[in-house]
Amino acid sequence: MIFTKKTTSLRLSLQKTLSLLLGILMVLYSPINIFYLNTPIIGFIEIGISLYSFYCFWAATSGRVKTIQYYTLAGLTTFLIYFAAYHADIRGFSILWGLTLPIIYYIMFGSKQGFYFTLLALFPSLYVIFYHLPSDFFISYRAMTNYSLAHFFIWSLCHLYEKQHYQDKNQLHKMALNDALTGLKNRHALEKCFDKLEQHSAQANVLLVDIDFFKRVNDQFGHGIGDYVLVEVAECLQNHVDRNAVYRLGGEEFVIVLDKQSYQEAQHKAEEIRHAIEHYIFHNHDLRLRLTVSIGVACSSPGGRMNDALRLADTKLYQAKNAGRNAVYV
Ligand SMILES: Nc1nc2c(ncn2[C@@H]2O[C@H](COP(=O)(O)OP(=O)(O)OP(=O)(O)O)[C@@H](O)[C@H]2O)c(=O)[nH]1
Repeated sequence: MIFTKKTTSLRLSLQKTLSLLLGILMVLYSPINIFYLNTPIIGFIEIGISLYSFYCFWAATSGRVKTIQYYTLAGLTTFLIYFAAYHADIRGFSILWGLTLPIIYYIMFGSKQGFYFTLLALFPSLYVIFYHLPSDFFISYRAMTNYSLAHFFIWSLCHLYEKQHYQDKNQLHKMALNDALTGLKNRHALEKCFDKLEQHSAQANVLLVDIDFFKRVNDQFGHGIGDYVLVEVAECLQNHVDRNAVYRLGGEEFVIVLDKQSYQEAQHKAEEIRHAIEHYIFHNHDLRLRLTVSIGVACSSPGGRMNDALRLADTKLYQAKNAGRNAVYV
């Protein structure tokens, strides 16, 4: 039986957490601006943005968030930072909040858009520092240099982290969907394939291929030879059908999903594979080995569940095994 588990990606959970953090931060800041610093406009903008942040958080929690909402939130936050840097008392040096923007952009949008947004965000900061800082307090070119360097430093860290995360994610994705021994796609990949077929209400034939008496191979010749046989069988299956149609379900069981062939063609394919393996000589050093496979074939009903077809193929395979093996049952 195959179960499908839905997982939340790291990006989604970071976006959600960031929305919550922004909301809390703005809620904390707004009374300070309204009552203490006497900058009510900034305080009210913060209240507005905090409400919007909490709304994004709620939408993300209930799975209804849209990307446009994160663009809006990042845009509003950027606006607030520069608005405050320009209008609030410069001695508070709120422009420093500009340094958080690369992190916000990278978390929200990933490395590509994060890169461009971060590049753009540097210019308003430098503008504020250059035109707005009193020259008797600050050496503007040094303030700008320091700010730029800090901005680039944070930018580089975000970029490196994001790139590394992207590579790790791809690697993990590959590992999660492939069988390490044979290189075939695995059970998780099969689940995805089934999901896709069901989404398109497509019909498909399922061939469940099982090596006969495989345990004896392991027992007589060792697991190394057993592994070698599995790799050879996988290769053999891939030579007879589209390479991407073959999956290793586990152990010595393989699944072939044929969605373009008719049921009759799938039966012929199964017979062709059974025949090919029966006559294949597994050749390893001095060892010459011949094996057979049993195959159960089933077709999904229109709009039906692929797991039902797999279960039916399993029943047919069981019948083929009971009937003496080296057989195709449909
Ligand atoms: N070498 C190797 N053996 C494995 C692997 N995965 C499962 N096996 C072995 O595959 C064997 C499967 O044995 P059984 O389920 O009894 O099936 P069988 O001997 O093929 O018998 P029938 O299917 O009834 O013809 C067990 O001995 C497992 O240890 C693997 O990755 N490598």
